[in-house]
Amino acid sequence: MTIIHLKDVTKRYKKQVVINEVNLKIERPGIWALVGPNGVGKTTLLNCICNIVPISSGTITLLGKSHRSYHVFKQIAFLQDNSILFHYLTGYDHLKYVADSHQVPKSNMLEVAEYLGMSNYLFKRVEDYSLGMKQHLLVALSLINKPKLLLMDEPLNGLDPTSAILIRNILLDLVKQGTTVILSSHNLAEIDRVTNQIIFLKNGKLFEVNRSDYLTTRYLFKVSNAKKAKKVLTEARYQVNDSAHNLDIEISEQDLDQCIKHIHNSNITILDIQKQVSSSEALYQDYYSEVMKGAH
Ligand SMILES: Nc1ncnc2c1ncn2[C@@H]1O[C@H](COP(=O)(O)OP(=O)(O)OP(=O)(O)O)[C@@H](O)[C@H]1O
Repeated sequence: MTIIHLKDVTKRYKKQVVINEVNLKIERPGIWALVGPNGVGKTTLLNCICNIVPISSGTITLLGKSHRSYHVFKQIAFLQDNSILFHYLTGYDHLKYVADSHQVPKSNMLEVAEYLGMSNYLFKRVEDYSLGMKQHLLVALSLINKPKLLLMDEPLNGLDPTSAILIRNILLDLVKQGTTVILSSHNLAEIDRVTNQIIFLKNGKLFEVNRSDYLTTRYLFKVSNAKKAKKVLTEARYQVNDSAHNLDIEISEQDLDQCIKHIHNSNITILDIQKQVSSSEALYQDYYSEVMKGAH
């Protein structure tokens, strides 16, 4: 079953076209990162998918049904920003409300809160929460109904490194259980840790990119004699750049062992090896730099 199907979806605010006749089909569980500069329309797109704001034209199907259907509401969750929280209510009040609306037992709801480390402040009012505590509550709310499709708008906002790792592990576990996650984030390093599947939003259009198609692995070797090592490796048909004691070699992981043997056999000492993988930050620069404008 198609998990998400956007067909010719357009969203206009008065004359401003934010989403322009986009198409997207996601057919297998996984994590997709929605990426783009401030104001490009990420929140708008997520709001449209969840039918929080009406689309201007096109159709959206989630889990085989219209995104307006009640059945869909039961199977998806949307982590929005913390302005949706009620300051005068406690975390518990929020969780109970969502658990009741999904007919989820209280014990499951408390389990989620405990897993997210919320036990100490569950009964405090949200007005006394820090940014990170609010974020934990939003994550807990989005997990209560064990969604098949989870949309998250900036889930890492305000989280300390330990919490970010916790959320990362939760996301990876969810995908193993068959959930599909679409998350918007500006944290490209964190995105690289959870997925290779990126959707860039630019000028109202979506560009799906699988980072693995662009992965180049390079190894930076520090050696006792870079000139000699370069000669040996070039003769063995490796692509090598050298500078002082360093060699910059573009090779796959499988070739690494062979490459090291070549260097050793020439009586050259390897002092250090660093792996460098191309990041989504590099792809981001390609998509949004003025130089590349119109190239995609
Ligand atoms: N309710 C609204 N009415 C009119 N214009 C809006 C409304 N909501 C968003 N916009 C406009 O739509 C555009 C996209 O905004 P949106 O919040 O979706 O961007 P974003 O990519 O999520 O940005 P950010 O990364 O800063 O959160 C902006 O130009 C914004 O001003």
